[in-house]
Amino acid sequence: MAIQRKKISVIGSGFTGATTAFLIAQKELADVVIVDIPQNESPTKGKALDMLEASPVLGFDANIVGTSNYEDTENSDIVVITAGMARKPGMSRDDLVTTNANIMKKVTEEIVKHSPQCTIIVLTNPVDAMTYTVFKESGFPKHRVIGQSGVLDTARFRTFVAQELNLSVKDITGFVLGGHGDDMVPLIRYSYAGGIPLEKLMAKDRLDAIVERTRKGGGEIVNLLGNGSAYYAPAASIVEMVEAIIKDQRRIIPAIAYLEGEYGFTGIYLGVPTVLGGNGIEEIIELDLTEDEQKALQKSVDSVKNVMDVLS
Ligand SMILES: NC(=O)C1=CN([C@@H]2O[C@H](COP(=O)(O)OP(=O)(O)OC[C@H]3O[C@@H](n4cnc5c(N)ncnc54)[C@H](O)[C@@H]3O)[C@@H](O)[C@H]2O)C=CC1
Ligand SMILES: O=C([O-])CC(=O)C(=O)O
Repeated sequence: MAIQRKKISVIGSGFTGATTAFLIAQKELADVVIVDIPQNESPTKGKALDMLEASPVLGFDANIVGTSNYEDTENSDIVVITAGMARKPGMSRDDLVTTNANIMKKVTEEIVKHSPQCTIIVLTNPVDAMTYTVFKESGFPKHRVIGQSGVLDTARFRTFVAQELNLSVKDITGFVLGGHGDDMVPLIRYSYAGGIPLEKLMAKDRLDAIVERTRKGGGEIVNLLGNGSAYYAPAASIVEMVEAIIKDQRRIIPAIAYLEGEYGFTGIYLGVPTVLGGNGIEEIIELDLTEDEQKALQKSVDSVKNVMDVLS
């Protein structure tokens, strides 16, 4: 009899999709099905087989298949959506909205048909609006449609702080609220090194510079790569969310969640602190914000709404 493991499908076998699939398998979180369009089926199968052939060397047990047939995704526990266009230098994430919204509609229809009980995690940009699109198309309850931005944005912030203070990244915690764009709101007041508020360890101008670099972190990589966007840190970020759900960890993780009054906003998907567990988003944690923080969040919400307006 075949071994019964959890099943995770990753839609899109490009840079982020392939890296995510490999990390999920390496961590033995589940068997993985990677799906791309029929024109890309052969390279998708090739990537999956190549990953599988790494399993004896790295010592992981997980099956990995590549396909363009959604029947292979039947009854997935989690489906990660990475399908769609990535930006190139000179583009903003929002320039991808129309193309990627159409792709979201197509893939969501297939996901719902084949895995009606799954939890969906969206990576595709502009991710706040794409998560909303998937939510609407799927008809799933809000706790089972989640977007990824906060783990990545926080990871960038933590990396830059650790470099600046010459400390381990493990001891740095950060906190980013809002949309995944240049108006995101890194919350210094809730950021620490080994439990010590960062404001006690760093000059304000250095912290401000790190906040600015974090906001533009995606663009920094886009400009360096020249022909696509980040994928190692984005994939690692998705996998942290996947792990929290598949292992029912109830971790506090920043994620893009559907708001119904939290932080004063309704009917919008936005990055907020959440509790991620077996049921997907189990709670949204609301924090008191200062007037300046609330203003910055409002600006970020306005940017997300502008993108959503293109779709309505
Ligand atoms: N939310 C976030 O933090 C991040 C979001 N992203 C976004 O993730 C998306 C993917 O990025 P990459 O993997 O680097 O792009 P990529 O171009 O390497 O891969 C995208 C893949 O999607 C496939 N695809 C297109 N239409 C499809 C469909 N209908 N069904 C299945 N597959 C389809 C393409 O054939 C391609 O293989 C982009 O929109 C990018 O902006 C990337 C990094 C971070
Ligand atoms: O910048 C991009 O286009 C990809 C992305 O969202 C990121 O790396 O934060």
